[in-house]
Amino acid sequence: MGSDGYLPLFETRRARGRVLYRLFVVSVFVGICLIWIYRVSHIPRKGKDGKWGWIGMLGAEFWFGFYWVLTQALRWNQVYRCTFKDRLSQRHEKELPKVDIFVCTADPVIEPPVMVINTVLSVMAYDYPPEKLSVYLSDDGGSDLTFYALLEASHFAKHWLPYCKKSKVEPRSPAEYFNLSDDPLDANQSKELVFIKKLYDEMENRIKNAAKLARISEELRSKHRGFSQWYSYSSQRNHDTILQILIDGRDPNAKDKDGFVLPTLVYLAREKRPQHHHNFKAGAMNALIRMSSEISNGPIILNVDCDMCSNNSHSVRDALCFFMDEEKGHEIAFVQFPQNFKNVNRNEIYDASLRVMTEVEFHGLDGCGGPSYGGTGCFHRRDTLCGRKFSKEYKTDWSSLNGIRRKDSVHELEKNLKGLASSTYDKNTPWGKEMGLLYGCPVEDVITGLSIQCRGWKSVYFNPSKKAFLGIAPSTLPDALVQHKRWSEGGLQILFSRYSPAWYAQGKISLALQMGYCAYCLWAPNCLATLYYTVIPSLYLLNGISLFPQISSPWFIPFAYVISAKHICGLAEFLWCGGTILGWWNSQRMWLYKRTSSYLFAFMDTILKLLGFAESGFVISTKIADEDVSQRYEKEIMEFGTSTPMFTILSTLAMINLVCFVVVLKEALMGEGIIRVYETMSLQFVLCGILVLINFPLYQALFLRKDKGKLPSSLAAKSIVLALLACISFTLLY
Ligand SMILES: O=c1ccn([C@@H]2O[C@H](COP(=O)(O)OP(=O)(O)O[C@H]3O[C@H](CO)[C@@H](O)[C@H](O)[C@H]3O)[C@@H](O)[C@H]2O)c(=O)[nH]1
Ligand SMILES: [Mn+2]
Repeated sequence: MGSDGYLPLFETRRARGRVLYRLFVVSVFVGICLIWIYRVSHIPRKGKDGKWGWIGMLGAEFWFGFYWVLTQALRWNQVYRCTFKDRLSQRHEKELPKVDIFVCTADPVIEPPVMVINTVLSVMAYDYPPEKLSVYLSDDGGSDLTFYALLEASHFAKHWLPYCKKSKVEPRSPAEYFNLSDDPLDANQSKELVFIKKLYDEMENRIKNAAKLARISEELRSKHRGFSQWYSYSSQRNHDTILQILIDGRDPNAKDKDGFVLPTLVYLAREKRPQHHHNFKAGAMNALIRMSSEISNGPIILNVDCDMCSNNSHSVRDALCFFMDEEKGHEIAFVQFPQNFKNVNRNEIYDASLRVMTEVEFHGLDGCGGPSYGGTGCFHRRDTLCGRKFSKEYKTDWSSLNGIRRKDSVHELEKNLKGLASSTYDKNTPWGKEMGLLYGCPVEDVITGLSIQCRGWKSVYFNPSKKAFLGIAPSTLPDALVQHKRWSEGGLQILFSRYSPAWYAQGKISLALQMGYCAYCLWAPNCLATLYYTVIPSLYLLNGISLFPQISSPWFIPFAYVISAKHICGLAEFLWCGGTILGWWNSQRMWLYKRTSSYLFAFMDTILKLLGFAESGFVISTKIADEDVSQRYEKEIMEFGTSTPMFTILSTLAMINLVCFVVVLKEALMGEGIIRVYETMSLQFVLCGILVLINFPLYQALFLRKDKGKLPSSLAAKSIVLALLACISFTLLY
């Protein structure tokens, strides 16, 4: 209970077992220090004995230790939140604020319109007064197909929303619901279900047919004035602003089939011109912020990606429990829900569920000031998103915030507001610098959240057991690696940006939160130490030079302890988050692949950018897959498919380790070698062996598989040549 017998709208609990965990952390840290001491005090004198290799190991282990310390900030003080929605309705039902929901889409091919409108429908159907909800779809693809789908959705909503209300439907994305619904129903209910499902299927067919034709027929065009706006359209990168208010909340005729009000629904494709930078999702969001401020001006903004449909119709109320709490609500700038996915399979070959991040690390961030903004599933205050600084005096009077009511007709409104989404609007304005989402960073979300926290605000991480949002995770290896390249590149750019968590945030956010952000921003540089550790010890092994203490030496103990403690703890954490043992093993492989490819390219690109040689891009993640690709995904077979520079690196690394392992194993089995290997180089041998083991799917893709997802044989040849070159030249050098 809060002070004065006041019942808070939310509660915060600390995780249990913290003391034990902290003791464990201290013991590992002691082990790490011993490793460092060993390295420094045992540097070989001569180059022939592996002096330079040794110094490199010192560097890599120093980095790993330092990075591990940073990641402890994400675990040191985890907190959990719970909300009291009944208290919210009792006290505030009448003064619930308007909520504006932004959905972003950018490409009708890799983000199919049917998926997009399912997301839109799921958020339109929130359990919330519809006159206070407005849904905005930003279409950076400027696609009349997406517009057509949204138009269909606006009709379907008239049936879907009352049906959701009456039958207490969950989840409220129609596709998901029909997928899951096999509950027995009474005759009346099932009749309604059959009817609504038929409506949905017909709509889906019409949209899919239009997509197949890749154009909207004249007949459809003539049915809505909105299509006329495409006459000036020349390409995705070159068109006027297209703004359509499909459902106008002010219109007394905008009712569903049971006569209830519908939420406002708006389509926006901001103006694009080839000569102006459009700043990707950040630009789209800022156009939406401006546009919505003139249409509904809700004080709370929810942002979701087009694949992230709502899975829980009460999430808006959950979020409001934080903002409207009389005691602590005024400090909170945004409430972030976790990113969960509907398509991850049991053992997650691409580690795409972000399990440890959502179940552990974000709770840790929440314990030291609040999570970062994750780009989707996040509720913001409009004010803070627009740059407001925190002050103790700032209290929101919710009852006065009913938003605006304009008098213009829909036509006038559409015409008058277009300028707000023009391609030059934010030139020489604070937009993208101090206002709205920040520009120039591939992870606009993280840097924007950080800048808000640096202005004195807190944020909240809310991870209810019933998932609030479900999206689509990458389902091929190239997709997963490219996504991680964008993320790690963005992170590193933040480190060097104006808002660097290492410098700028000093004194503005807690030290632990600074460390937490740094752990994320330093994803990319991990590539260096990891590359070193996966290549050099194996090459030295091949040459019979030991880089680790002998098994009989007392210095062996800290190595054995740190390595096993770290991995056992990691495995326990993974299982505790609901993963499987095989899933953990797969996540270790992905850890290796991300670090040696995505992070490496991100690292190089960031350096090039700092030197002014390259520009930021945004590769949109694919949200669909071919039939045979999905089949392999279901069977948990890794999908490679093409030969990219990333795969050249991965294959070469795998081949180097295979060569070293096989040669050493052969030597060991043939002569007395086995004792030598066991005594002096067991750790090195184990390391090389594990690398071979973990690369098993890659060898399969190179040599054994026949399907389309395998690696091309040219790559097999190339990687063998490169690996042999590396091994031979290293041996000759010694
Ligand atoms: O020019 C663009 C590019 C992308 N998007 C949208 O941005 C969202 C995220 O793109 P996606 O390709 O799905 O990237 P993810 O890596 O899955 O997204 C995560 O990471 C991004 C930052 O890298 C954040 O913007 C996202 O919110 C976050 O979910 C999608 O809805 C896109 O339609 C745009 O609106 N305009
Ligand atoms: Mn996505």
